[in-house]
Amino acid sequence: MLATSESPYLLQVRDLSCQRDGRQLFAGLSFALSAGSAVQIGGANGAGKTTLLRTLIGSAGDYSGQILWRGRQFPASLPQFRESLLYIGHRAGVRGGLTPLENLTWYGADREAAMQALEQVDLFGFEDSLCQHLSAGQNRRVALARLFLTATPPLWILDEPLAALDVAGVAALQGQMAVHLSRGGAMVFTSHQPVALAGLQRVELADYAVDEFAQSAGGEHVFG
Ligand SMILES: Nc1ncnc2c1ncn2[C@@H]1O[C@H](COP(=O)(O)OP(=O)(O)OP(=O)(O)O)[C@@H](O)[C@H]1O
Repeated sequence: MLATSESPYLLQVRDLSCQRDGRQLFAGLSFALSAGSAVQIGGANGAGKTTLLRTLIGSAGDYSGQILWRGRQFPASLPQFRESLLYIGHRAGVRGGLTPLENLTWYGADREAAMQALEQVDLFGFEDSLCQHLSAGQNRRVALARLFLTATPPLWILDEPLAALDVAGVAALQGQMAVHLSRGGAMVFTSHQPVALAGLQRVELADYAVDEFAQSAGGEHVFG
């Protein structure tokens, strides 16, 4: 069981509003993640999906509302939260001057586990090529190979993990997401495409969009 006895939830978001450069992106967002569950964040380009994920990992501070890890509010719980987090951002976070194998071992994987993970993402034979000589989709696979290592942290936060993957890559990743949830893991991810996973909640940021006209009019609902 991953959650503490104090809280049935790993991650809770309560009445969250996020701003960027003084502009409110969304407001009133709430959801809760227990062990074995996932949230898919949807929304148009620029709606604030990446900003939301960066807020959840404690890298963007311009928000109001509450974020709780195992029942304890940020920022007090951030150190424990980060120990439990695997975050893969929009940019792959792959070092081009290293090989896929070196990238994975840099994250602490041993050689055998790294080779197995690279095989899972269909990069067998490319393990010793420099990542700067691989395609965008192959680099995405190098980043995602971390999800196929034997032991991963309980919370995955993934920004557009399915982007740039081909059909087989999407199927393999969805399979691994299901394995993670079945092991009691939890996950927040963004995606523009439908994902079939048991226990998946969907959050559409358009449902929490802020009326910009009302904002510029000082927050009043002028049309009543
Ligand atoms: N580098 C930046 N500097 C300043 N403002 C930014 C920057 N990147 C994004 N923004 C602002 O923040 C808003 C939210 O951007 P964010 O990247 O969170 O959206 P998104 O929903 O993830 O978009 P996409 O689907 O295009 O990746 C944008 O509408 C933009 O106004």
